[in-house]
Amino acid sequence: MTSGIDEAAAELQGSLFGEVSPAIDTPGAALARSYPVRITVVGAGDVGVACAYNILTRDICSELVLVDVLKDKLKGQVMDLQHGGAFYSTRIRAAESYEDTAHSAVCIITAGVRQRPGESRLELMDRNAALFKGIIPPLVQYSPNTILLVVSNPVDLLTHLAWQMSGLPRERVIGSGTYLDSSRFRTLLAQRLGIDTASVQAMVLGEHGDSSFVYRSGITVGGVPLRTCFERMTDAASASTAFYDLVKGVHQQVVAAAYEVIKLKGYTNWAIGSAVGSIVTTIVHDRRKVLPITTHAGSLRGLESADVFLSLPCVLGRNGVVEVLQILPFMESDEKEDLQSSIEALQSTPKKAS
Ligand SMILES: NC(=O)C1=CN([C@@H]2O[C@H](COP(=O)(O)OP(=O)(O)OC[C@H]3O[C@@H](n4cnc5c(N)ncnc54)[C@H](O)[C@@H]3O)[C@@H](O)[C@H]2O)C=CC1
Ligand SMILES: CC(=O)C(=O)O
Repeated sequence: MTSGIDEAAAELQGSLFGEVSPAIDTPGAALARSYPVRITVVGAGDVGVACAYNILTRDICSELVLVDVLKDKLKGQVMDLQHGGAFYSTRIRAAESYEDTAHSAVCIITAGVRQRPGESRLELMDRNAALFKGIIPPLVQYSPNTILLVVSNPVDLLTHLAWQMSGLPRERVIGSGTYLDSSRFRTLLAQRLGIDTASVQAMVLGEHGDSSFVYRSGITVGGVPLRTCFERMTDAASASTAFYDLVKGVHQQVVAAAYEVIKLKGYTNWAIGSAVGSIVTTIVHDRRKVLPITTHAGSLRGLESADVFLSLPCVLGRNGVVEVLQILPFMESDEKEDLQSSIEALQSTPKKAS
């Protein structure tokens, strides 16, 4: 009886995640774990401090190091965070040089320019790619076993660039990707249904940007597939239209969300800070949660030759991306077309640092 269950679980694991490889662990990664957990945030602007603050409140590391080229601003941000020392146990430091970031378990990159009202994320590429040349090599020099978590925009293209510059294995270079968009989608749908966001499961995938798309087949409300729900309510043709209209309408709000907030307050920071806190906790605690984050598309069976980074459902743990959920066989043909459009949007933007 038990072996039947074991066999079924093993078969399912193989089907969902491909050939299950043992967790990749190098002697260097094991050594890094013998140090107290240090996390580095590069860029102490609005996004950097929102990430730092969220991490502090989670009590997941012994030391948080902030890096910025503007020394007075860095000092001010660090002092302000330190003054809350009675309320968290993490030591907070301003780095004087990259040497101070050595042996970081995770390095989060939030440095760079942000969108002006109406500007797209992809338009930031040249300016932020140039900055990465001075950030990625020294970070990896002092933390050769780190996980690089890119947040600066355009996050998918910059994650690709960070991977190329770092020389790290691809499972150790990730981006926050559409984890934020997925939270926005779940929140907006839950609001419409008058229920708690935790009861809505859904993933936005692809580019963190205008070509993102919803994995429609995977939306569930309280465990009930949303599409099936519509099918039970009415005839097949009306159900399909109503389902698409609802998902499309909410997704349009998601795509517009950052533009709207930037128009209102100049930047977005609190929601991405929460997403980054959740990603870092998943890594540090080796939680192996399935999260929609930026990874190399080549990990997906059927997309092996696609040299592009974009958001896919990843199993995330202490060594980075442990597996990618093999989602293609579960996608409808229009969802596969959406994925292809997102790949093309990213591939048509030059990604080399100037
Ligand atoms: N992936 C996502 O979901 C999101 C990404 N972002 C992106 O995050 C980035 C940062 O946004 P904000 O914090 O609002 O901007 P900000 O202007 O408040 O902060 C950027 C910081 O980076 C610093 N910096 C610039 N060059 C640096 C270098 N070479 N080394 C170290 N620090 C450096 C600046 O001095 C500044 O303090 C932008 O690219 C923005 O588009 C913002 C929100 C969400
Ligand atoms: C700015 C940005 O990427 C966001 O808030 O989604």
